[in-house]
Amino acid sequence: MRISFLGGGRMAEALIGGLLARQVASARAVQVMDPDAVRCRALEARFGVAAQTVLDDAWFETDVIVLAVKPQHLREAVTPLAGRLGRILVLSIAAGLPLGVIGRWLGGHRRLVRAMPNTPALVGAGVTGLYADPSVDALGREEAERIMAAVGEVLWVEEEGKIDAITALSGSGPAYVFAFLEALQAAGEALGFDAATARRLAQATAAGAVRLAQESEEPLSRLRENVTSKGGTTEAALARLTERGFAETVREAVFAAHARSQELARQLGEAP
Ligand SMILES: NC(=O)C1=CN([C@@H]2O[C@H](COP(=O)(O)OP(=O)(O)OC[C@H]3O[C@@H](n4cnc5c(N)ncnc54)[C@H](OP(=O)(O)O)[C@@H]3O)[C@@H](O)[C@H]2O)C=CC1
Ligand SMILES: O=C(O)[C@@H]1CCC=N1
Repeated sequence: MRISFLGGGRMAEALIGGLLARQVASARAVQVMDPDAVRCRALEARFGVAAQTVLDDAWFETDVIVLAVKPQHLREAVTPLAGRLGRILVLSIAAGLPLGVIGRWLGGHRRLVRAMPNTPALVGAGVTGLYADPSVDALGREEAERIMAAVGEVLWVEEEGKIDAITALSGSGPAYVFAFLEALQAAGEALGFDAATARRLAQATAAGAVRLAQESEEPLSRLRENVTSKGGTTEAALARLTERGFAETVREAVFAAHARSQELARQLGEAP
């Protein structure tokens, strides 16, 4: 599969790394366009792919174009693509931008898939939600899935609005987990550990708890109860979290991300 990336930032780098490691594409079959020449040289040196600061005809000799620029830059970035796409599959990872809007910017192109990955893709442990325009055929869906599966799990949804929900849950989700880990580390430091030890304890705890949850068929509530001895330490901690509205705060945070994803296109002056 030949794959061209529009934008060579963090997510493009994660995807290229996964595609090459899993041999979904060879370095010769991957091209990047990014206006930053330093970035281009860095991608060439790291992966052996071709990276350039301009769009030339060779860049369009591809099966898939991945849109990997910030939503705020996407319109300007994709306008030069309009009318040059033919049967190319366009895979957008931009947050909050519906396919209807991107298709309009691309001059009515319909061979479009929207994906929402997350940064654990950098270590091959991402999870990506995918939605295809109904006109995309099985081959197009398979190409999109092979690209995203190179950096982790994939989940198809049949309703585009669900991509905003995935953005709020797993797209932004790593930041919630890091915020929790930061807080746990800070608490560890307040209890007298140095930063490195507190971080190590916090991370090992999170990694172990997630692995236990993945390998268990018990509901999460049961796993929590298994830690919580009656009259013990965990009960004291959880009582404080409940008193401070932990679950409600997480829910409100996820809903705020969801609302933001839904309003991004409107803010750019685009109705879905
Ligand atoms: N970060 C995350 O956790 C996630 C991000 N996403 C989505 O992925 C997309 C990329 O995000 P991320 O990789 O984090 O962003 P980055 O800013 O790291 O990468 C975007 C790259 O695109 C370049 N760029 C800007 N304008 C153009 C243009 N006209 N043509 C080509 N390239 C251009 C930027 O250059 P310069 O820096 O010089 O502007 C930059 O190198 C976003 O749409 C985001 O919503 C999706 C899921 C998770
Ligand atoms: O914060 C953002 O808008 C992007 C999308 C999901 C994660 N980062």
